[in-house]
Amino acid sequence: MIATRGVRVRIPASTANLGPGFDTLGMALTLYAWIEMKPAESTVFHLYGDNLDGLPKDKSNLIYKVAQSVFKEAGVSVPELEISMYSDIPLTRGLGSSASAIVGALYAANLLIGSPLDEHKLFDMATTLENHPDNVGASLFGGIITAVWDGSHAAALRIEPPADLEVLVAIPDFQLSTSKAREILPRQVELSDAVYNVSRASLLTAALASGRLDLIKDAMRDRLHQPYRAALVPGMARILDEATANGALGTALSGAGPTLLALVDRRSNRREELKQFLLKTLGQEGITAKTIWLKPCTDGVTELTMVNEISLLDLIKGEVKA
Ligand SMILES: Nc1ncnc2c1ncn2[C@@H]1O[C@H](COP(=O)(O)OP(=O)(O)OP(=O)(O)O)[C@@H](O)[C@H]1O
Ligand SMILES: N[C@@H](CCO)C(=O)O
Repeated sequence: MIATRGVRVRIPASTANLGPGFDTLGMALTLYAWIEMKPAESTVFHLYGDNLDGLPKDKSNLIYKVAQSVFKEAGVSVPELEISMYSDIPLTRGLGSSASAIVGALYAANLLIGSPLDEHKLFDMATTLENHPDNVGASLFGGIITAVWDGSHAAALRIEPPADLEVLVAIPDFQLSTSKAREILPRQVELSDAVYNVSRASLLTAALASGRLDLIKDAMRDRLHQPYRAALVPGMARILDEATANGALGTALSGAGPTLLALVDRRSNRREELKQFLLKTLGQEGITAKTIWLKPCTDGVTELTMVNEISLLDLIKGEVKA
């Protein structure tokens, strides 16, 4: 049955490629986007906030297209939609904006028609659209995700994030699309580099699963993508080398960049020092950046109650975002 009053969902941002986990390890973050979807007489979009500037407001929008793929899969027709969205997730910065849009659209569209598709189907559809399972897995299931993808089927295990883990992101003031950051990668890698990453990805996964924050420093290194992408983010190489000496448990390029992410022990008294180190190092390369303290988000995409006639915009204006 179609929910004529519409549905509203909240989707967490995500970091992909956590450390050595290129295309496989992801983590949901406490930074969100909200999508509301209703059947309508003709399709209309309300995109709120600076982070959605420039996105199409017609049927070419990703959210609309993804919703239609759900209806097609379920054999239901809902051709016209009223879609509202607000997002705190910056576009094209490595914090999973496209994955959050895809997961939010899949989840909302499925709810709208009574949830005929299960979460495994939604995960496969999301990964087909995004091409890698780590961002979408994190936004769908929350927590830390270790995921694999064979081209048609995705499988994932969710790990509960360690309670003392905090995340500092430094978001440079320029965009870097995943496609551009992927073009720069080699088609083949040395066996020694593959071993370097497999061993560290295994150690990082086990360390996170058992709360061993002390092992993150050795585990959180990569030779599959970061060395090649360093040229696209000036200051990144130094941050990856020196952040642990400045208060981080480990650092990585978040997703395809340009955001840099540091894992931090929330009990650390060096948090301000680390933040200043990131800003100063990027600043020395002429890059302005914004830092945000985040936590791993334990919830994946979540349905929110539609409160009477309170619109998404009313919620945002009232800063009642949960
Ligand atoms: N709400 C949205 N509506 C429509 N399109 C969107 C939306 N959010 C993201 N996109 C599309 O996704 C693109 C960004 O995807 P891209 O993979 O390059 O970066 P990202 O997802 O922010 O970062 P990463 O994948 O590295 O974590 C945008 O340029 C836009 O085309
Ligand atoms: N695993 C992807 C993340 C961005 O979606 C990449 O690094 O290209």
